[in-house]
Amino acid sequence: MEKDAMGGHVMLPLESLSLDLPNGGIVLGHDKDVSTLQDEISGMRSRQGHLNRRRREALDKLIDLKGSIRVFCRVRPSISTSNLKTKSPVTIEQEKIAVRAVGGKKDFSVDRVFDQESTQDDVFHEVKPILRSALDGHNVCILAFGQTGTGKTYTMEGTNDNLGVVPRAIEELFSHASQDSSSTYSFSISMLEVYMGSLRDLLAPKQHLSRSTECHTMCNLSILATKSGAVEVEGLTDVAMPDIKKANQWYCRGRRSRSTSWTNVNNVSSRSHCLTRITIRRSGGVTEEVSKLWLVDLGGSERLLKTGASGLTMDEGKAINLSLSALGDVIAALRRKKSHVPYRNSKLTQILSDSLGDGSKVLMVVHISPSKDDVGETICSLGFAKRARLIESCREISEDLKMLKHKRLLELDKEICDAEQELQDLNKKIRSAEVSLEERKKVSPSICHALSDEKGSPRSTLVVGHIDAADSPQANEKAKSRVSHGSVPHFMSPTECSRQRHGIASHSVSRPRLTKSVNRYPAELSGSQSFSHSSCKNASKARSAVFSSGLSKLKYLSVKSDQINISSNSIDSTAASVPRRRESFVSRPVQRVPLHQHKRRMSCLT
Ligand SMILES: Nc1ncnc2c1ncn2[C@@H]1O[C@H](COP(=O)(O)OP(=O)(O)OP(=O)(O)O)[C@@H](O)[C@H]1O
Repeated sequence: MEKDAMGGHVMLPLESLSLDLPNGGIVLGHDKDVSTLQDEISGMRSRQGHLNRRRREALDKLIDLKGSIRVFCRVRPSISTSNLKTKSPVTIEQEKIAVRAVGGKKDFSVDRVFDQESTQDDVFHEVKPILRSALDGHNVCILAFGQTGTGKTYTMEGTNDNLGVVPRAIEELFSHASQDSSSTYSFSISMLEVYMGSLRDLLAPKQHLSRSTECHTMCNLSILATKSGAVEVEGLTDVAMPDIKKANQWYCRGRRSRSTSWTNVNNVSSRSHCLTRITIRRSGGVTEEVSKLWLVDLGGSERLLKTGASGLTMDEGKAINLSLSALGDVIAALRRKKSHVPYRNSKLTQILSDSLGDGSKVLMVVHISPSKDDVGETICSLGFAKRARLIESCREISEDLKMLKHKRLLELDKEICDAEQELQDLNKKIRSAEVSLEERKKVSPSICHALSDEKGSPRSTLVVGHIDAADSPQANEKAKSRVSHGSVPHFMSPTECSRQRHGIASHSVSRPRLTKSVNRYPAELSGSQSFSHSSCKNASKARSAVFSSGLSKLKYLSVKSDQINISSNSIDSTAASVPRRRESFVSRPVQRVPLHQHKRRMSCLT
């Protein structure tokens, strides 16, 4: 290697030029000129598209074969020390759960059982494939269902040491987006609470929550549906998640807003359903797909006779049970492929209606307690699960068919793994080739020309400005841009664990959850409104497109400065000009409660 007088350029004999790129893959050889590299990249891109299609088709088949509505059951570990001595009435065999009760043993089947020793990792491992479906453009709904205190919030939110499904899902989305060089993804988040039939925006800017008239509005958001079936909650805050850090900040903020409410209402349980919606926008070339990932922590409730609930507590219990019952009806109708699905019977099912039906993937995790004292509620919860998978459990398939199905599932699984492995390798090669190409383009054409004997003849020397591929601004830019973007139904009652918590809570002077809520809007969480609409190109994406246009009405916040700034000025005019045909659901909420009243009543209880 020698230095010449040409602006400090490094002269390299081309034969010896071989870059050991950190990503492996393409080696910059003397025979690879710009056009060769471009051809190679375009060849690899078309192979990438082919593999992506193959992987998506295999995943769709796999999920269809497993069932687009899947029901898992998770058994919470025994918490009470006295219970450790008594034998649990719940026994588990593979996909079956047996519960010993007074009337005899009852058996239930689910798609997968997580026993008391199961970890958050085990649960997330089973959730992962369905997230891939969301990234592929399907609407996905993951629901945590069960009796109060059985671990719904633990599964969905988790703890700092044991993250739950939602934070892991966020991480997975970003991780996938950074690896997939064939598409560009952008994510946004909304969080809302369904309380007594009213909707509450958990990410609404602070100033909105402090004024009673605004509060009233934020608690009575309307649900809009288009003729094509897309559903939107009008006025619901939708915040851009530019990176994983901001995503987690917004998610934590939503959680804190929720905790405050339900902690004030009741120290023991969440008295509402908490819905987190992640909107995924995926663009590859000229098309854009929009899909929704709903992560729902359903409310648990008490049984009146067991808890002596009255007044507001009883109303809340009724509201939760009624909406859970409506959800059960919807899932059962979908399982039976009925022509009429009763979405309109509750706000919860209205909101989720475009993510529970055709083309969507649903995963319900039913939570149960291992305690003997909760056996009645355990049977109720498993009865709900059974109803959800009614068709499957009624139609027992033969052993031969089971084996065939298992074999096919393994084949599809392998097909997906192979395609993913090849895609990963290909992504690395494409990145390396792109870096090489940029390096080539930087080389001054005149010097190159001077070094060439004549056009087309092999060159013996190449002038390279710098050869550190990892430092290439283009490479960095590319890497950055990849992630740019009557009576209470005896449904459930508190578990022994929650009753213990109640005992502790009622004797406790301090209220840690309430304290947590003070200053719950950190200054760095802020944004200005922005939204751009890209029309979808074909009929199969029409639903996504309508949903996308519906979003233009939303307060779509992006995190940019230290101020939350909402204005309607930046709403894309293209989106505004898209004709929107909407119809409002006419079903009545179980009971409408203005937020100011809701809050006052909550504070009365403190
Ligand atoms: N699998 C588990 N492993 C360890 N601890 C768990 C598990 N499941 C639940 N717990 C613990 O049990 C307690 C109750 O769980 P959690 O609050 O998640 O119940 P829940 O069903 O969400 O209740 P609610 O309906 O009142 O919201 C918590 O202290 C939680 O940490």
